[in-house]
Amino acid sequence: MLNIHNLTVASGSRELVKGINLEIAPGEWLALAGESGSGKSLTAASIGGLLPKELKLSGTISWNGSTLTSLSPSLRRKTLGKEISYIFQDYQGAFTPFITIGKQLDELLRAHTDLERQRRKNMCIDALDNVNLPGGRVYTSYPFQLSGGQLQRAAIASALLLNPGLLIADEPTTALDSLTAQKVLKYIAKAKERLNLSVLWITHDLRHVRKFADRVAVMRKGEIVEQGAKDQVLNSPAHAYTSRLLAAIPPLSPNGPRRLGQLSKNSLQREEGALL
Ligand SMILES: Nc1ncnc2c1ncn2[C@@H]1O[C@H](COP(=O)(O)OP(=O)(O)OP(=O)(O)O)[C@@H](O)[C@H]1O
Repeated sequence: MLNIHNLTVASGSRELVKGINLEIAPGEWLALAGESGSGKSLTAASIGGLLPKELKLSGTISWNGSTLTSLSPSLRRKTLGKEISYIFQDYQGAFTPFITIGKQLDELLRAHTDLERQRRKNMCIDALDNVNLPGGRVYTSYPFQLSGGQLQRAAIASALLLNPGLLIADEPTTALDSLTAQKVLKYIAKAKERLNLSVLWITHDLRHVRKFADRVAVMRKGEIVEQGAKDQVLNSPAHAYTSRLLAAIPPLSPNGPRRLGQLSKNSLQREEGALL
């Protein structure tokens, strides 16, 4: 269970994130939406202690009862590596260019487990297979030999290798085409079911939220203006800003602008289905 209580992130006297509260239950997928600059990435970075040094954090963040914000840097790294993992929009940056994917995944297992070599190799190949990559071949491939979508899937395999409890996905599909983006989200959804994973999904694109998220929180200018079950937020937004965000969604079909809140679930599924 992730608990964020009264989180504030400040640059000098300027508050960039303003006393927000969020919870994510085991097996729950929370979409954190909002326009560019609203504070989503700083919130995500705060959880893992990844904020730039010049920014000051206050409030508490706890994971399964242990307060991350009061852990020593070494304990926090240990918790992070095993229990909380990240994937980012910049999947190219997830891997070092001239080291094989297999070696890079293996290094993670070597750092965090005592498993012997062959067992580690089998686990890496299984993890790649689980995101529908040809595990044996990708294990020996260099990052530059994979397409963008394949690399992002390999990044998901890497993020899930140690069976984390929380996956923080910071705009993981922004750099991908719509079809590949859907596939990547489907692999995260599959992992969520398999591992009872909590997912924090940072997105400024509400198009796929109905299909994948359980709950939605909407951020604006450092504050959470609305949060709730996805149907409630998408169908009956309580805040004018959420309505504006929904109205700005680009259409999934070529029939002109549509409001997600006005679409029936079936018609939305038909439109999404056309993309699969
Ligand atoms: N190191 C920093 N120093 C000062 N201000 C910063 C720093 N990092 C981010 N900010 C500011 O904090 C605000 C929130 O940034 P953040 O990256 O969290 O937004 P976001 O909602 O994730 O946006 P995007 O969708 O574009 O990634 C922005 O106004 C940004 O310019």
